[in-house]
Amino acid sequence: MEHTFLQSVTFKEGTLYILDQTKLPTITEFLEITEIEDAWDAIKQLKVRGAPAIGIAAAYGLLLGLKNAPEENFDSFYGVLKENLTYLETSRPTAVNLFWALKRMDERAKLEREKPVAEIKAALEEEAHLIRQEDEEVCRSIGEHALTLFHDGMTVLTHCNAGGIATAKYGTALAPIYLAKEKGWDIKVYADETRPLLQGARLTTWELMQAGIDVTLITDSMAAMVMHKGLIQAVIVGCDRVAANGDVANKIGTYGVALLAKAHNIPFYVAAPTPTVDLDTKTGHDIPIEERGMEEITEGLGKQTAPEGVKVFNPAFDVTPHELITAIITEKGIIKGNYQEELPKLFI
Ligand SMILES: CSC[C@H]1O[C@H](OP(=O)(O)O)[C@H](O)[C@@H]1O
Repeated sequence: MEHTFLQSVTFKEGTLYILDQTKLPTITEFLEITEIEDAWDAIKQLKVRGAPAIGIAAAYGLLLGLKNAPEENFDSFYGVLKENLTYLETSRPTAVNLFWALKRMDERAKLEREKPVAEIKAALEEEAHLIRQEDEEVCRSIGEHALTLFHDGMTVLTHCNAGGIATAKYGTALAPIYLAKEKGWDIKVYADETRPLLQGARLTTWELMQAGIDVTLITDSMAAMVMHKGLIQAVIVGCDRVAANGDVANKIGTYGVALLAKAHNIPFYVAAPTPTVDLDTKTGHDIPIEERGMEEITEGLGKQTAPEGVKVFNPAFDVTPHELITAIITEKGIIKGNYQEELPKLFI
């Protein structure tokens, strides 16, 4: 039986509803957002997070910025649209889905430019809903392809949260776990806590427990030991941007997990929706890595955990070189190496 997923981002009658992921796992609360500034803040503060969910939220957030846009002619309307696009693009720099979704909204507006502005606004709402619906289908397809690499009774390790609440539904890295349960398989999960914001401890464990899936929480520093003990048969993670050569940006700590997997001869899989593949970014060196505030590290556990004035480096992502990636699992199939040549075929 299919699990009933909580939808982290929805839009209805001019209101953007966002599951506030900063309150999980103890409080399940939805924000009712009617202003683009609040949509921007929700993305910036990771109230909505996860590359696909960020793209969906940005598309809906754009609608909020357009509700009072002038309707006399296309050019004046489009000027306001571009201002709002640029504003939303400043919320977070790494997940390419944000830019992909906003570009798609921009292109839809231009496609409809001959219509009355009121109809263009309706078309843009339709496009945002399409982005969300398509993501749901993409994630399920990623799960189906990933299942061909998994088997009943295995244990996988994941880092951060690439689950249902990071997407429209199912997740990317967690999609095969949910589909495995639908098939009656027993796949166990080890979830890295994922410091500093604890997406693994707070979100992945919460999601999987809600679905009745066997999940074990470990600290990031325990990943090596559980692999060494032979407890892990595969690693699967999500991603925020895949460069043209197959280098992958994902939550900070992913690179270390990939190195550990290599050292223990454990396959390392990246679940990647096509919109997360960015052929315009040539290698991982070209991916902008978001740096966030020091308080996420020095106060993130609810108390001061470092001396006042300590220097802090807080990159929210790192880059895993393509050489460490066993396969990139997309909704269109599984790519096992040769990424420079194979990734462009996703767009044919
Ligand atoms: C399904 S994409 C999830 C991806 O996004 C996360 O980053 P953040 O929590 O900062 O939005 C993380 O990198 C996950 O792998």
